[in-house]
Amino acid sequence: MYQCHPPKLPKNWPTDVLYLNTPYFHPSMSDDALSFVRGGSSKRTPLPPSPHSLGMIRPIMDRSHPAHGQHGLFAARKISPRTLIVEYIGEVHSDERPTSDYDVSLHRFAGNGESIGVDASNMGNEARFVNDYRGIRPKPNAEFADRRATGGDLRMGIWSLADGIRKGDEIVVSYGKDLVTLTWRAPYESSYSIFAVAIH
Ligand SMILES: C[S@@+](CC[C@H](N)C(=O)[O-])C[C@H]1O[C@@H](n2cnc3c(N)ncnc32)[C@H](O)[C@@H]1O
Repeated sequence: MYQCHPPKLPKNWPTDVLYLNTPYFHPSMSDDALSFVRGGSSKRTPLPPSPHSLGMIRPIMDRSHPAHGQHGLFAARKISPRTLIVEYIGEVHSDERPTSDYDVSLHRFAGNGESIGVDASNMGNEARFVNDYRGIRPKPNAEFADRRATGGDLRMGIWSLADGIRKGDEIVVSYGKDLVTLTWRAPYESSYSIFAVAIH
């Protein structure tokens, strides 16, 4: 089963979103795409769980915050530079998700153009609460970067930047493009961008 609930859900986890600690592979993925992401296997069996998140979900009460009324991810402790904060876990898929605000691009094949994303709109983990830095902090303190995890699969992670992050600070990344339109698709050469972001 993919629905791997931890013994206790993270504080402030929404009731209408399934918590996952390992990726769910959506049927839209071709066997070739699945094999690429899984590092040689096209099985749909569960992979090792994601490491514990160094961020905690908090509601944003500050009225001057651009995501006031929503949630953000905040450092649960001091985070050293270049440290994995949380893996971006969700539905790994190849179909279009034009209305999702939680869809991160993982890989695009040059040959057939198949594009793999990780969508955390209906299921995911703490990473889905990371906001874009604009209007919040002068610059990002974290970034998206992918790597092969212990099970050999390709996973997107959120990593601290060179300055590290103080305990209690909001963890913010760059979504990678001007956030002026409701939805947009990131350039394919940038595989680390959230590509369907709504800023209201
Ligand atoms: C991946 S979610 C981030 C978590 C979201 N705040 C929540 O509580 O579910 C992306 C959404 O967060 C909001 N958001 C993220 N960064 C923002 C920013 N800098 N300014 C305004 N809204 C932002 C937008 O509504 C965006 O569509």
